[in-house]
Amino acid sequence: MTQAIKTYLVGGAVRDELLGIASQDKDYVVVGASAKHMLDQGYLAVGKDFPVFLHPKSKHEYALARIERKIDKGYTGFSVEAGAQVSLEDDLARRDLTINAIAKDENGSLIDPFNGQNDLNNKILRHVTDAFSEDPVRVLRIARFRARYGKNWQIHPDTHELIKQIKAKGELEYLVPERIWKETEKALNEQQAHVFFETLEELDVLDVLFPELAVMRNIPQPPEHHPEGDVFVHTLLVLKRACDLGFSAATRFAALCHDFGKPISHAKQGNLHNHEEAGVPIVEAFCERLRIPNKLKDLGMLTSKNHLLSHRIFELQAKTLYRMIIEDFSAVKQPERFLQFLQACQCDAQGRGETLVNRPYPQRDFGEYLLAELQKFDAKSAVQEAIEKGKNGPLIGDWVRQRTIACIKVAKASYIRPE
Ligand SMILES: Nc1ccn([C@@H]2O[C@H](COP(=O)(O)OP(=O)(O)OP(=O)(O)O)[C@@H](O)[C@H]2O)c(=O)n1
Repeated sequence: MTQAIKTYLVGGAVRDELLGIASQDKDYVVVGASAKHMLDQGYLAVGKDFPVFLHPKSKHEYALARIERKIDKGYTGFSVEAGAQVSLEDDLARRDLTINAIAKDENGSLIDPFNGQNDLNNKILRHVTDAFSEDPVRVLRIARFRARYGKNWQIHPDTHELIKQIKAKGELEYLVPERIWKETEKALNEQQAHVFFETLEELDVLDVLFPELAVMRNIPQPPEHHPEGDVFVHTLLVLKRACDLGFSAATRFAALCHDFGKPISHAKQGNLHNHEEAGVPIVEAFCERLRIPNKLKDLGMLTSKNHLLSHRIFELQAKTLYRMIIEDFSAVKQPERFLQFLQACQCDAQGRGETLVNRPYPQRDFGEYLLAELQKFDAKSAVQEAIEKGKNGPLIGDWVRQRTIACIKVAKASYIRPE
């Protein structure tokens, strides 16, 4: 059946408009048109797997209405049918959630065959049809939408059931690392990033997607330091604190991985001693598995290794401070990373339940002060001095190191701790 060519705004833009939220992306679906028609109109073809075009001026995305059928496992196992015969309803039916399957025509009328507006009003995340299962990344999208909109959004029981089946069929294992990370990165930028992981836990998929977090469940911690409960509860409170304080996604990431070593230390020794060191290779393997950028990997590993040192920063000797701030963090060259670490450590101290959430963390101020003093330290003059004293080779480096440690000593002695 041929249909008149019509264009509709769809997906996130319609959803966000109904929620009264500004949305950057505008996605359109075109029915009744062929790819040739789009090209003749001057649109630029961009879709590799799907017939998607860019508007020549606005650069918004225009996709031909399409039906997708799963023919094999994994992301590429699709057959796509697109073209003039595919209806708007067909296209909306293959989308993930009812709230994302509302279209708006050129006159502003809404086309909502799956009652997405009802679900929006009632804060329900519900799959549109069983086609939901065809793209398991949608499980992560659900968790991400909850991290954005809030935990008071409910996942419909039928959708929960469908996700159980997706897991049972092993489909989650076919998710490519890049797609898991892309959703996770977006989630870390949401207002309540911790809700992303809480939701995955509620959906019972954390063990497949984030085993490093799933194993934290029921790992006990000394109640005098951790009244909040097990390592999992603590980790998500730390992440929550980072969100509540408006810290960046990088700091949130550091908060997320700071205690990755606790489960393994507990399994090996029955206590959590040295979990900081034990966590380093686990954070590394986690980042490599999900192809997480090196910048975050390094921050995560350094945070795992050093977070207890930050808590004890006032007791540390200048030598140890040197090792942490200069050798480990290269903080003079990369100050941002050290500052993110200090923020994550503050969240670690405060992410321990209601009673401790507002306790002061003067360690962060002190760490920032030390960094500022080290930034004033003139390393070039120290090198010059070493040369004048007739030192050469590694002895020059030793001299500069000693001078830097001396600078830390002076900074320590002159620091006045705010009341
Ligand atoms: N795995 C996916 C990804 C996207 N979509 C559909 O494509 C639309 C646009 O996708 P995208 O721009 O990735 O997400 P948004 O829903 O716009 O969400 P966000 O605000 O996070 O960009 C979605 O609304 C949804 O209808 C889908 O069904 N399944």
